[in-house]
Amino acid sequence: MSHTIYYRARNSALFCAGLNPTFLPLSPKSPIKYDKIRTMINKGRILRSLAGFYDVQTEDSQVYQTRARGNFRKKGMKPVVGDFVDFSAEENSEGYVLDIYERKNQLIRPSVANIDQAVVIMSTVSPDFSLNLLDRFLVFLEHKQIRPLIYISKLDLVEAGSFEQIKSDYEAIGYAIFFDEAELRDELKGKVTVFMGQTGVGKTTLLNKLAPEMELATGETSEKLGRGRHTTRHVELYPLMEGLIADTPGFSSLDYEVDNQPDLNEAFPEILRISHACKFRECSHTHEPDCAVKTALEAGEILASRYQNYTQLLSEINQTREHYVKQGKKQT
Ligand SMILES: Nc1nc2c(ncn2[C@@H]2O[C@H](COP(=O)(O)OP(=O)(O)OP(=O)(O)O)[C@@H](O)[C@H]2O)c(=O)[nH]1
Ligand SMILES: [Zn+2]
Repeated sequence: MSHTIYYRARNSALFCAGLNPTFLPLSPKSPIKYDKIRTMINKGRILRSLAGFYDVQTEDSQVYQTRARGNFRKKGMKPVVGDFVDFSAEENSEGYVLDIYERKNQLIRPSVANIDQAVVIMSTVSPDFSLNLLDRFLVFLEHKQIRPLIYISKLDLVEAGSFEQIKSDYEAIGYAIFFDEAELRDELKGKVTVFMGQTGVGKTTLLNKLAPEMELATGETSEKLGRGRHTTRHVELYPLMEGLIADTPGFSSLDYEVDNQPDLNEAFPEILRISHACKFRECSHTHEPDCAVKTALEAGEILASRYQNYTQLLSEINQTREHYVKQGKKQT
């Protein structure tokens, strides 16, 4: 590790410790005594994970290559891309991740932590557009406190204007929905964004439009080249529009633990807003009397498809719960 980097690391570490680094000799004219200060603890964010190495970026944009100390594995913890970590920067050697800060949220595929927002890509056709799948993605993200941004791909394959109604319906709920990657690009500023959608919707195509320099192979090109897709098992947060985007699109399927999810109301913003007017505080909006949500549904203030998907998910959650309860009884 070069001295310049070492100095910066030290500087940043002192910032983290709440000390003013200007009080210390940092110019090359007054070198640091390495035997006295051999290891500095630094704070940064993991941008890349590859073959047991983690590239950590500090606040002053320096990138350090680190490894995780063995004790992480013993604790069943593994640093992931997006993690904020304390790490050691040592003279003439790689650093070590020492501690992982509490995660705001985490996704398994791609393995990324502390995500601000996700672009849900839905194609008009091939695969066919599905409001049910869209709502499932939205519920998944709401529960993880990740802001959803909806992007509709393959609009060139349908009649102009076919998706305007869906756009205005979802905007009325409060979701941002995009037909155009230029508009979407503006939303990436200063945020950590992941891309998700079924296989073939055009995730890679969109990523390539947003960041051509990443040169990701789309279905078409990788078939032409005769090699499998996503062969590299690495995840990287890629700087774009003063933000970071995950270069590995994910989520062909949504397998998540419904049982651990909080109230389904929370995942349907328009239902949540109205539910405060229901007679019963615990109203499920299915069979209870004086349900404000059902009244709103009848008045056309809540989309029929949204209500239908809500009740479908609710019964799936209840079935899963019953299943677990029965299993639990059998075991005891
Ligand atoms: N006509 C049209 N085709 C598109 C569009 N976007 C993507 N495609 C095509 O759809 C196919 C799948 O696109 P990809 O970008 O590989 O899709 P993906 O979501 O990354 O797919 P997976 O890697 O399987 O998850 C390719 O043949 C693309 O050329 C679009 O806006 N219009
Ligand atoms: Zn109700």
